[in-house]
Amino acid sequence: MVNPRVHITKSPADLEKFVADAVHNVVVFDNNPFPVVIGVSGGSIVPVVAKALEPYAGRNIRIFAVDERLVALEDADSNTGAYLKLLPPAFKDKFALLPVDVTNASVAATSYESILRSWKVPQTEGGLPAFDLLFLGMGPDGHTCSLFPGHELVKYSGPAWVLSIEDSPKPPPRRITVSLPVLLAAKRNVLIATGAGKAEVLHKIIDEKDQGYPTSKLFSALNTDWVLDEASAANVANE
Ligand SMILES: O=C(O)[C@H](O)[C@@H](O)[C@H](O)[C@H](O)COP(=O)(O)O
Repeated sequence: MVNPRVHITKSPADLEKFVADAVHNVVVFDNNPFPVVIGVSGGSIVPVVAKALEPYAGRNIRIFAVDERLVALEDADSNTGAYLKLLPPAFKDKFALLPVDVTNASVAATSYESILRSWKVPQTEGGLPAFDLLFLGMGPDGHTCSLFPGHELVKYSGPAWVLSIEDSPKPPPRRITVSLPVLLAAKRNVLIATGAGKAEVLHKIIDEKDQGYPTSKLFSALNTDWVLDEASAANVANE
């Protein structure tokens, strides 16, 4: 049986529509008095996610980079900066902005987390934030956010929402990232993995149920949609 959480898009327009619908559904059908809180990752998903967010400048939304590099906002490596370059100026007030002093990763993680807490994001019984929607990417090694295979951060199960990392194998090395339990606590994750470089890892996770990758747990969880393209789905039987 085809897994209903695996979506093999047929074209870039098809993928854009999936992402746009995900944002639309959470923004338009939300009737809470609180802001809709959306988490975003960096990498190749930035343009498609920015395009999906763009129509909602007038809405009560807040956006949090669930994986951020410890660089200034103007730096080409800043994920938040990459989104802001593509979005209208009104979005600057919607993003959590890293503290100006970005030299200490663990201080940055604590103060970035305090921004999310100040938004009064709903929490699970276990005290983790329940993001309305998270957009995640995935590397060919099965990492997501800055949760890399074999790294101790993948095993973290404590109360902190945002963790610091000084030795990311993907440059730049100094970053902050939400924890895996935070990803599992989100109301919905949309994990976008495109391109032939991700075909093998997707086959392992989806078909072989390989538990060895940071993203494997998201496959077993019911809160994640896997959005592929034909190149990344080339080895996926999805049966
Ligand atoms: O800031 C980052 O580096 C990301 O949050 C990271 O987790 C990214 O999403 C994956 O590495 C996939 O990146 P690509 O889509 O560019 O392959």
